[in-house]
Amino acid sequence: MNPQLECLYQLAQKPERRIIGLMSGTSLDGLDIALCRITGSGPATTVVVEQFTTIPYDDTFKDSIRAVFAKKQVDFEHLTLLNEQIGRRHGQWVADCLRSWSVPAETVDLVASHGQTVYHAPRKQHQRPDYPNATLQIGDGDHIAAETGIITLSDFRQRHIAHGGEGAPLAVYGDYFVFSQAGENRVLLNMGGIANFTYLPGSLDASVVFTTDTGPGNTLLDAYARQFTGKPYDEDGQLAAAGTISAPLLTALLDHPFFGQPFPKTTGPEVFNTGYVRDAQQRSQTDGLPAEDLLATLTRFSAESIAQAISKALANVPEADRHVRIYMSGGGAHNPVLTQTIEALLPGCTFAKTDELGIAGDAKEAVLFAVLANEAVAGSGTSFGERQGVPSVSMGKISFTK
Ligand SMILES: Nc1ncnc2c1ncn2[C@@H]1O[C@H](COP(=O)(O)OP(=O)(O)OP(=O)(O)O)[C@@H](O)[C@H]1O
Ligand SMILES: CC(=O)N[C@H]1[C@@H]2OC[C@@H](O2)[C@@H](O)[C@@H]1O[C@H](C)C(=O)O
Repeated sequence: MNPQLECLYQLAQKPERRIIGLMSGTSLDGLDIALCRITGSGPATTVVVEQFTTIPYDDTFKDSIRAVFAKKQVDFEHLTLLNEQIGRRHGQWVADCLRSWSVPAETVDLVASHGQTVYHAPRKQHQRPDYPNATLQIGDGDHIAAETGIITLSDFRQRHIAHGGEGAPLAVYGDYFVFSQAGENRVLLNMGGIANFTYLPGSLDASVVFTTDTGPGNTLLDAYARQFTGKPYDEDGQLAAAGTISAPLLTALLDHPFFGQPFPKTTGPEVFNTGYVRDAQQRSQTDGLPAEDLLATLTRFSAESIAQAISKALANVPEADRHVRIYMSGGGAHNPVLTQTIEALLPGCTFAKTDELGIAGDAKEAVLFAVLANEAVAGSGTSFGERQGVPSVSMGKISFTK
């Protein structure tokens, strides 16, 4: 038998595993690395984050990814090279981190790598009847396993699609296993480049658990902050706070079929990008708004689409379960203009950050991929019923170290 199969068999039976989760999201800000100690599996999963860091991407690397990111036409050679380069760099950064944390690679059971999404195309978006839902993440896991000497799971989204999902959001699985709490209805709201949420009933009934993307989180804010100030984002929402919301532009921005589609649904910067904003400006005759007003309007757009999606989703759950506490995470949770607007738009809900639940909001997605890998090797298959968007499958492909 391949000794690495034996190794997987052994680690699947351990009461506790040490797993590194890696996340590089749609914001292209860097690689999140979370070293986790995970006990149990399924609803009995507990996680302790031993170390967390973000390795920022330098401008050259960002531009190199942007050349293929969410673009219909790309240089295919560049895409092919990037698949290997991202895998290798991510692997090297993990190895560097382990050295700086004085954690020997042999003490880590698995790496769980999300990779870099370069294109996301659910059927509702591409509208080509002969093609299924589709998504593409690059940064091959074989390089990570080779660079780190640790068995690596990667490419998590394809099995979700193969079983009828759109390949996202995947956070729902880990959210349910790690953050469910009997007696408290919870919404776990993550605001990265794109925003999404998970509804967790206080009844703990897995067949009621629900997830969807809501639309843009920070992606448009970042694009215009970069254009106007040269900085990567609108720090603490300062530009937005100084501006006035343009009502006609806001109406035009909210006028997209995505917002009327039934749940669950997913999207990405393929739809919500600067071209989308320019088009909305033309339709609403609001070209040439000052930077502050544009940022104020775009921040309100993100907040309003998030709040509307949560309200609509809650309208579908039994009345007794509609009172929720919303736990915010992702970079958008650091933007007070965004968070305060969402709070004002959802007066029936209470609010907190996931940090209150023991996992820092910036680390959450990386941690949740570690939980998915834990489930793939040690889970016994929790059933989420027939609920759309949450197929009852394990996820992740295995890369051996040699
Ligand atoms: N102090 C801050 N003020 C305003 N925005 C901030 C602040 N800190 C972080 N952000 C925002 O958070 C973003 C990074 O968020 P995050 O790392 O959660 O995104 P991501 O994981 O790439 O996205 P996704 O979840 O869509 O894949 C930054 O690009 C920025 O927009
Ligand atoms: C295809 C893809 O990479 N989607 C991301 C993106 O970023 C946020 C949102 O859109 C979410 O659906 C997903 O990531 C998180 C980690 C998820 O799958 O839960």
